[in-house]
Amino acid sequence: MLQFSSLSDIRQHTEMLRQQGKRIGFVPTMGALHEGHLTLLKAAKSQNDVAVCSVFVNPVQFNNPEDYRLYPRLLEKDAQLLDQEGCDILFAPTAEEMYRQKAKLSFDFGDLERVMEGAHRPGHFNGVATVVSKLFHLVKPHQAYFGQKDLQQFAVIQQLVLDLSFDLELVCYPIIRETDGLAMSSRNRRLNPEQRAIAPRLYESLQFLHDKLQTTPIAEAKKQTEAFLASFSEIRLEYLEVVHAQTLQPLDEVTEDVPTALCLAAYLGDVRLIDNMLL
Ligand SMILES: Nc1ncnc2c1ncn2[C@@H]1O[C@H](COP(=O)(O)OP(=O)(O)OP(=O)(O)O)[C@@H](O)[C@H]1O
Ligand SMILES: CC(C)(CO)[C@@H](O)C(=O)[O-]
Ligand code: BAL
Repeated sequence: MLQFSSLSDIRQHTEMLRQQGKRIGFVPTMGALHEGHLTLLKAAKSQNDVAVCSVFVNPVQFNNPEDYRLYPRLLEKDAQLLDQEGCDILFAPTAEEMYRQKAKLSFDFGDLERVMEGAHRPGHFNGVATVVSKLFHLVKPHQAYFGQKDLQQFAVIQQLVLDLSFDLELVCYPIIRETDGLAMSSRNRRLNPEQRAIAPRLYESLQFLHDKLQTTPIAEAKKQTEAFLASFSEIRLEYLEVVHAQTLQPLDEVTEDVPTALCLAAYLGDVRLIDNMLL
């Protein structure tokens, strides 16, 4: 596996690959890799000539400095895993290298970012759009792979690709879960044993909400699910929403013809986790 940290090196190398007619599959990550990331990598590898993975904990998408400071950083182990999985190129720049020029451009995704993650993490999607745009320019992928776990992020990136005419295909893969249902996430590493034991209740609450919605209006079903979560003192719910799966706007009712997603964010101690379920 080749490893680059300099922007000019990755840019030159992917330029050469393009000239050779190679198809590039790209998986952007923030590292501390798990099976969710590796599933994306396997797909990128099997559907393209060359698989590129980036590992970069992007400072400008963190609204909470402590979350940035404590984000798991395991670059050596990540590189080993990627090599084992047949990744061709790892791009792992430093923050200084990536933001030698402080990014000044700002994005506004309208209603898409005024709900859920956008509403609770001011500046988050601006930071995501900034780094994803830079990465797309540097890596020049034909296909870029993302996870459904960050459902709103995927919608934002779809908008970004449309608005800026990036010539690539976006691919979204389903959520990979631990055997007890907890959505795999790098931040799970920060949970203490008690928090880790309670964490699967988040997915259970989505299943609970899903069941309630079969017979109960949204507001009441949400209330009952919030009460279910409130019975676990370790969990502090930030939001629980029933939304349109593409626009991410809250729905008044669940109907068969409207793609629907159940989304939540919650804290266990100071670790903030998100999860969702498509109906
Ligand atoms: N459990 C999962 N299943 C499928 N894809 C995932 C999963 N977890 C993360 N991804 C995807 O991997 C890509 C990189 O995500 P990222 O590096 O932020 O990992 P993460 O595990 O989501 O970390 P965290 O949520 O703690 O930031 C994103 O497209 C994300 O949606
Ligand atoms: C897309 C991404 C790599 C941008 O930093 C990040 O938001 C993530 O890992 O989902
Ligand atoms: N996986 C989403 C990146 C973030 O939480 O900042």
